[in-house]
Amino acid sequence: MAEESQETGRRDALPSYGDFRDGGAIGARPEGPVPAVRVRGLWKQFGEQAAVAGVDLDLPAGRFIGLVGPNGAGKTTTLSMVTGLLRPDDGQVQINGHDVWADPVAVKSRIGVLPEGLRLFERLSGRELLAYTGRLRGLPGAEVDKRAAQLLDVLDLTGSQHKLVVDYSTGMRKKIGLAAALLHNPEVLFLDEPFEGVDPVSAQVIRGVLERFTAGGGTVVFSSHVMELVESLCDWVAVMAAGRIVARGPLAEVRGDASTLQDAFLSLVGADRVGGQDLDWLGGDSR
Ligand SMILES: Nc1ncnc2c1ncn2[C@@H]1O[C@H](COP(=O)(O)OP(=O)(O)OP(=O)(O)O)[C@@H](O)[C@H]1O
Repeated sequence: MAEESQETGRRDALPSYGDFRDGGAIGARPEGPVPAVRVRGLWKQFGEQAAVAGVDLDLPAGRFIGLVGPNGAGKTTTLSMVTGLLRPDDGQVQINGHDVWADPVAVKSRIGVLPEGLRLFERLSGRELLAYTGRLRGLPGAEVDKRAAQLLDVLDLTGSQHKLVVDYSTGMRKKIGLAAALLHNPEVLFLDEPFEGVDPVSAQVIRGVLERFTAGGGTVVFSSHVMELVESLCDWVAVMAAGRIVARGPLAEVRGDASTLQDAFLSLVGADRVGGQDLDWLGGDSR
């Protein structure tokens, strides 16, 4: 994917991966451009289990970033803490230089979030939900109307805009959730499994909207299990396993010599063995 500097708008102007490499305490004077997301020592314990076990991560601005990992790796817990929805046991997070916990208003005005298990105001229509979200964000009514109409149109929801959200399908819920997350034109958009339950046509529509967003200098951070999708959409990836980041960087760098991101991923998370050896009773003559 082409690289474009947020500041200059010039393609090719982004610094290389080396300039973003993690390092230094969060309060240390940053070298080079401020990352869109800077995470240091992030930790979350549930009982005996460390769901997130000391994550350090810098996510470069203006990129389409995939956060991937097997089930239970800690992706949702990490995204919840990064977006201020879950308080970490330890560690710090900054969004474009603003501390998520010390400066929540500055952070929340700069981010859009489509969380897992999206909870929406079910008894509002899609249109009302956007109007409400826009006013909560402090946007003028006329601007909310304009943006809502455009988003509903692009996301193919105009015909369903007066339907109650409770009657929306899974894919329609994702799309109205995305519209609500985009309405205030955030700098960084966090999406937890945005394509889950979304048909190929709607997925293509969502994809177009996200590409438009990054082309305008926005940063997208999304989690997914679908490697083909991550490979085709993202130019930067972070791989999580057992609460830790096991690889990060531009897609080609993380893929390395593997032929696909899927192969690289399986090898990175130690899942490249053929499973099922112990299920010799399954199928065959043992019925
Ligand atoms: N509220 C909670 N209470 C107890 N354990 C939790 C809680 N939330 C998450 N966990 C545990 O933390 C670990 C990480 O969960 P998380 O949902 O962050 O993983 P994930 O990478 O998003 O997984 P998936 O891909 O399956 O959605 C899991 O073992 C999960 O059981």
